[in-house]
Amino acid sequence: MTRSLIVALGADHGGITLKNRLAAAMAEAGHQLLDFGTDGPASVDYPDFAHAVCGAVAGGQADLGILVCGTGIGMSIAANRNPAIRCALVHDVTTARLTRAHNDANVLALGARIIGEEVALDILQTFLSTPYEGGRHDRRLAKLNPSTEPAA
Ligand SMILES: O=C(CO)[C@H](O)[C@H](O)[C@H](O)COP(=O)(O)O
Repeated sequence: MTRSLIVALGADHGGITLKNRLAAAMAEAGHQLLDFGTDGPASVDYPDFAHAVCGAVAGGQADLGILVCGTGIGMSIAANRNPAIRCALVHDVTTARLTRAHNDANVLALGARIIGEEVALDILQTFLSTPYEGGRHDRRLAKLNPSTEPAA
C-alpha cells in the first residue's frame, strides 16, 4: 500500500460529487484528509478553494493537494499562481504517473465534467503512489520560477 499521506482537497460545485468520491477512496486507503470544501451544491468560485488547498500544501500542512472543478482548468490556473505549487491538470493515468515522476507535481487538478469516476480513481491512485525521480528533473524544476534577483 502507498504510505499514508496528508492530502488537502477542494472543489467547486462542479466538482463536489467527484471530490467526495475521491475523499472516500483516500480515507479507505488510510490517508489523512484536509477537506476545504465546498460542502454543498450552491454555486461557488473555484479560486477560493484552489488557494486554500495550495496554501496548505505550500505551508507544509499537507503532502499533496487535489482540486476538482468542471473542467479542472480554472483550478489548475489558480493553483499555479502560487510559486510553491506545481499543479497538473490530468485526464489519464500515464500523465498522472509522469507528472509525479518528472514534474514532482504537488497538486492534481481534475475535471469532473470531462472524465468518468473510474478514470479519476485510477488517476488518483497513480498520482498518490508514484515517486518523483529527481536526477535531471531537479535542474528543470529549479528553472520554473523566474528569479526575483536583479540582472547582474
Ligand atoms: O473553471 C472552470 C472552467 O475552466 C470550472 O470548470 C468551473 O467549474 C466552471 O466554470 C463552473 O461553471 P458553472 O457554469 O458556473 O457551473
